[in-house]
Amino acid sequence: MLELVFRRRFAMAHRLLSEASPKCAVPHGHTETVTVRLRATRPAPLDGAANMVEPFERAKGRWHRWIDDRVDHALQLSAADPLLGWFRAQEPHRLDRILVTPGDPTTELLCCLFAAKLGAFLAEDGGRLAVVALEIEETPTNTVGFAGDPLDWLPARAGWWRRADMSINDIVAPEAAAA
Ligand SMILES: Nc1nc2c(c(=O)[nH]1)N=C([C@H](O)[C@H](O)COP(=O)(O)OP(=O)(O)OP(=O)(O)O)CN2
Repeated sequence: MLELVFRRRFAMAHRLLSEASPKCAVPHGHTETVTVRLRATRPAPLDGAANMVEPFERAKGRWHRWIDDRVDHALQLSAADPLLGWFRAQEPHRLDRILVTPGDPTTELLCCLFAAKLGAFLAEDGGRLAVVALEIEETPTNTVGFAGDPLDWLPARAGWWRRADMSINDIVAPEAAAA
C-alpha cells in the first residue's frame, strides 16, 4: 500500500491545568512537528503515466496552510482556562490566535483534534485521501502517535475540529477565521 507522508513544524505555547503535571501549569512553549500519513480511499495501481496517488501540492496544501496560518504561534488553552476570559476582556483581537481545546491541551488531545481537522479537509476536498496516522513530536524526547477514528476519542459535541474551515476555536466566526 502506498502512503503519502507529510511533515510540518510549528511553534506553540500551552499550559496544562490538571495536577497530573504541575510544572506544566505555567505557560510554556515548544517547537513541535506534526507528521501525517495519508492513503487513497480507493487505492489503484500506478497508471504508468502520472504515477501519483495524488499531487503532493493538492494533498497537503490546505493542511499546511492551516498549520502555518493558524496553528503556528498560537496559544493553546483549555476551554476552562481562566486566561481565556482575560483575552476576551483585554485583547479580544488576539482570540483568533488562541486554539481552544476541550480539556487540557495535551499532545494526546492535539493528535486527535488535528486528525479530525485533517479528516474534515480531506472529506471536503473530495474524499480521495484519508488519514491513516498522525504523530506529534512535542519535544525531541516526547512523541505521541494516533491511528483510528479521532471522533471516537473526542467529545461528541460539534467543535472547530470537525469543520473544514480555518478555525482553531469556536469563539471567532468561521468566516473571519477563513480569511
Ligand atoms: N501524557 C502527557 N504528559 C505530558 C504532556 C503531554 O502532552 N502528555 N505534556 C507535558 C508538558 O508539555 C511538558 O512541557 C513536557 O514534559 P516533560 O517531558 O517533562 O518535558 P522535558 O522537556 O523537561 O522532558 P525531558 O525528557 O526530561 O527533557 C508534560 N507531560
